[in-house]
Amino acid sequence: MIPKTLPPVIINDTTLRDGEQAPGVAFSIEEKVAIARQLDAACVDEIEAGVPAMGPAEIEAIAAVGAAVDKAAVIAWCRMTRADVDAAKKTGLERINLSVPVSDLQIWVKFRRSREDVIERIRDVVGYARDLGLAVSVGGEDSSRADFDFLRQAIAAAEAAGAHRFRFADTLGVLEPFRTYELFKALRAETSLELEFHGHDDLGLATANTLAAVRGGATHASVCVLGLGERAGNAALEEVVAALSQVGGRRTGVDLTHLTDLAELVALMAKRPIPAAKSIVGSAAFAHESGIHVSGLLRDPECYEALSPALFGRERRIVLGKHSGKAAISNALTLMGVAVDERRAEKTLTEVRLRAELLKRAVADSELLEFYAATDPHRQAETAPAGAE
Ligand SMILES: CC(=O)SCCNC(=O)CCNC(=O)[C@H](O)C(C)(C)COP(=O)(O)OP(=O)(O)OC[C@H]1O[C@@H](n2cnc3c(N)ncnc32)[C@H](O)[C@@H]1OP(=O)(O)O
Ligand SMILES: O=C(O)CCC(=O)C(=O)O
Repeated sequence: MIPKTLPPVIINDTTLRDGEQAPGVAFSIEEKVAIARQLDAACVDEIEAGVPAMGPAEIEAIAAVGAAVDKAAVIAWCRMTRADVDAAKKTGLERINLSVPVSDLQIWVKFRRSREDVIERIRDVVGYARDLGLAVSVGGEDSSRADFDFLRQAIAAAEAAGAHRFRFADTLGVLEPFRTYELFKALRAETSLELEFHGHDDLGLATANTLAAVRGGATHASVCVLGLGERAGNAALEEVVAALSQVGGRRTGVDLTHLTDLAELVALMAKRPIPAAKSIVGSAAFAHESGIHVSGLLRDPECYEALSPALFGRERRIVLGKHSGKAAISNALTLMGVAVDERRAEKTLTEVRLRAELLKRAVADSELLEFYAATDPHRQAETAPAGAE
């Protein structure tokens, strides 16, 4: 049971910004709008739609996203510069994320400046955007490699300048969940700002880190459909919202039954096919082949199914292959209206296994029927060569 006292975690989807930064991925305006509409239909709370500083075409696309969605808040991503704020203003949106590096390494490499300069930029640019009537979240790029005391100062400066949120970015995916939890516990004690976690998946820990950040006090989670994004990508929307509600003890507003359609749309438009085993949305995520599993499942689905496919608008599939057992064969035949003879089913199983191994794929129902028919003693007698017993 999820405690009613805890507020839902707000989901900020950045498929259209960080997701599109994935190498080789580029969405047209129409594609951005189509993805945004599906995110909105899935009740995702916030959509980070793009980077206005990229120029007029991107500004037009962000504005089109803003006009296309009904419920979600649409946000433009900016660097911490007045010029980027001016570009964002042209989108007509009312909300922006102003990003600034906060690790010493990035501050020096990108700006050749000091920490004081970053604080001054935050004061100046956040103040400028607020004066233009924009709601501002401040993104701390490379927060996970920043000096913690400086991070606190940057957050305090953001709050003082009128920001409503600080986004902690694990830009290079170097955190692990225990450290993430500790960091967010400490930050939560420091500030009353909304706290968002943006995690990259370089070590495959982005979803785990997002759950840990929420446990530590993050109010917002930044995610991308299918974990699309720079390099190894970001925390995946479908994983984060499913894990929060199923094992993280927290609600989100996202409708889980929309996740698979959403993933299929983004996969198509990003030209990034969904791996079969991708959690929640992959074609194999609710498919079972092994005989021991299928035999248990057929007695009680809970035996081998902790997540009901129905939660996600999906259906369980039982697949016939090299690891099938008799129960799976009998079940498939029975479902096709065949009165199953046990000895014939056993012979059929041998053929199913051979076919799966030979062709390295699942065996179709039509093939199963053929194999079973071939074990019919009457048919065998008819087809036996003359003189055979
Ligand atoms: C970790 C992240 O995901 S950050 C977001 C990354 N997203 C993108 O880069 C979006 C796509 N980017 C672009 O289209 C281009 O890089 C633009 C339009 C933003 C800028 O293009 P250009 O003017 O040609 O600059 P270029 O890309 O070569 O370099 C980036 C500039 O931004 C500066 N910069 C980088 N981060 C920030 C920041 N947070 N705040 C202010 N300035 C920044 C760099 O120092 C560099 O400035 P310089 O040209 O004065 O040295
Ligand atoms: O500062 C931000 O808004 C986050 C930028 C980003 O995508 C990252 O740091 O990985």
